[in-house]
Amino acid sequence: MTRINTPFNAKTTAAEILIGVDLTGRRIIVTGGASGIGLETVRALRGAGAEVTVATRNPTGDQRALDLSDLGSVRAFVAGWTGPVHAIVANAGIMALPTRQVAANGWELQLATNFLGHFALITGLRENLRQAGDARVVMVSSGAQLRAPFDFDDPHFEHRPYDPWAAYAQSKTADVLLAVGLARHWAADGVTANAFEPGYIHTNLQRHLDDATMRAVGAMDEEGNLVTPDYYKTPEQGAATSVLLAASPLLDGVTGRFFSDNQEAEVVRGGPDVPAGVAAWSVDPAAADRLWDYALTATADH
Ligand SMILES: NC(=O)c1ccc[n+]([C@@H]2O[C@H](COP(=O)([O-])OP(=O)(O)OC[C@H]3O[C@@H](n4cnc5c(N)ncnc54)[C@H](O)[C@@H]3O)[C@@H](O)[C@H]2O)c1
Repeated sequence: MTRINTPFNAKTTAAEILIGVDLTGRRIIVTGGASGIGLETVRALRGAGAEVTVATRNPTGDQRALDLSDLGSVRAFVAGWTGPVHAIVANAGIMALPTRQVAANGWELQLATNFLGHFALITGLRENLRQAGDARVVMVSSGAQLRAPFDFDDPHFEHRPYDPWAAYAQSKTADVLLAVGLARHWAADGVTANAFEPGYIHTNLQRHLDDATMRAVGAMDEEGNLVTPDYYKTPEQGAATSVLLAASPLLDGVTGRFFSDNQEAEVVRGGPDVPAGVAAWSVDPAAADRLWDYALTATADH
């Protein structure tokens, strides 16, 4: 398979990705589109003419209600949707909750929000995606997918000690595996699916991190001041790959791939010491199929 290259780099903004691209008539859903990277994704897509639905927990104005950790809320969103969907950007997420929290149905909250809720949303809208003819799914993953494979034996931390980063990491691995699974299962519907990691961006996502962790990720100095190292991105830059995968003609027909800094990433072995790339466990077709079956059963049962 040839690696996809684009003319863009790590600091390209979402608006720059779409220069010369006309998205008039394209209906796009962005989850968690009211803040951070999602907000800039929405702005850029609307700037290019797309009809964008912002799906968020606490809607205001023309936003739509969607709590991804609540399957009832996901089903209500799906039931309220009519007509085609040209792209879903699965952007909403929570990170590194300090203690184990669970959704109303008992699911570990990061897995529920970052992965299982998105799985239910995307599979619920299958017919609407099919209607579009050339729909795209974008899974917003993270460099954290390098830190842990999906734990099929104990996805909800019921039998092992809870670890905030292991929980976040496996949910972000699951997001990549979902893109691989969609590429494998829905190609005949014309649906393509890809995943990416946005890099480091100061957003609300870091609100659960203590000072030691903020220092470890390079976001705080010894005096406790927020800092922005050169490798950090602005939210406009962080949203660039989201927009590239959701709407750029450069990605026509591309599916089942993982991107970083607006280029296709290299497949590497996973591990906490591995700085970049996509972990082999995140794009493993057998794991993708196993996760697909797991998620179908899990979301059907609740
Ligand atoms: N900021 C970074 O450095 C970084 C790095 C890697 C990956 N990411 C990923 O980027 C995505 C966007 O995060 P961000 O950095 O813009 O942070 P953010 O906190 O600004 O955005 C996350 C959004 O998700 C929404 N959300 C959370 N729980 C939800 C639920 N149950 N239902 C519906 N919406 C819910 C939040 O309300 C918020 O709007 C996340 O998936 C995150 O994991 C971010």
